[in-house]
Amino acid sequence: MSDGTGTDLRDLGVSVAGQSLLHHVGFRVQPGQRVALLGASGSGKSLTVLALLGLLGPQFRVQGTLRVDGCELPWRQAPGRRPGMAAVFQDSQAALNPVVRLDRQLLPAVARRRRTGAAEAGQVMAELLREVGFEDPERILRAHPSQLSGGQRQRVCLALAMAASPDLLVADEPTTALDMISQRQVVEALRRCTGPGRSALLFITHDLAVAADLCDDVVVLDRGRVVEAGPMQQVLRSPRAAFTVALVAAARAGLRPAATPVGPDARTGLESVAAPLDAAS
Ligand SMILES: Nc1ncnc2c1ncn2[C@@H]1O[C@H](COP(=O)(O)OP(=O)(O)OP(=O)(O)O)[C@@H](O)[C@H]1O
Repeated sequence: MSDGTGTDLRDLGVSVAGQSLLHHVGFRVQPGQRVALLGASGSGKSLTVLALLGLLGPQFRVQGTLRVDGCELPWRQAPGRRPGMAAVFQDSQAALNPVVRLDRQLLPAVARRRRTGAAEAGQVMAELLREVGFEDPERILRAHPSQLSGGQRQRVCLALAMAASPDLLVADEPTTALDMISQRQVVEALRRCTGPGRSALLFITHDLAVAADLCDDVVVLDRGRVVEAGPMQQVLRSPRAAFTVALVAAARAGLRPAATPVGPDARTGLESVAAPLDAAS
């Protein structure tokens, strides 16, 4: 599809103090598409995300263009002001005030985003919390963030991000700090909140197995450059760049032994995470 809709990043170059960190990075996220941005530590994932969200500091020199639905956006914008974009980050602890009840910190934000009164904001948030997998949203809303697990906090952050009804959800390593079961729940929540007819997803990770489980397309970064991009199954089946070849081999090697049953929950998670890699064999 080339109708100009969605998020279109072209030729992104980022440098600081004369040192080039990103080189001609470009990709497109269509409405409702789930795209993984994959790369090792230091490959440039965070800089790319900050540029997309308009949050790079003034010390960075930025080149290239970013268009959303055909409209060019500036490289810097106040936090949370990117039209049509919302984000969740790895550190859900930092995103929430640990000592303030969730209803007291979330509902005013939801009321602002949805331009509604308090009662309606409560209903909207309860519905969103159900969508990200909480069966008892009222109890969650009465809790303090410090009473929740990291995975639960991450799903609360996701529900809050979805309150903005974003066209594009940017999820920056949201599962990295989580155990396997919590990771699985966050991935399922992301799957429910995004996809055709819903928000598009840019899922940033260094974990190919998780990316393969969730995303239809992948963009691989290595040392500040896009080294591979395309449909996930095609890239898994026949990776071209040396870096991607190594990544696919490592993911397969890492997952097969771990898929040995060690308990009902762990087995379920591992099998389904391994499945997209196996399917592409
Ligand atoms: N403020 C800065 N000054 C100088 N170099 C920087 C700065 N911020 C990032 N870099 C460099 O840019 C490169 C890309 O960093 P970036 O944080 O985007 O990587 P990443 O892929 O997100 O890594 P990780 O997975 O570890 O978060 C790295 O080599 C990093 O050292």
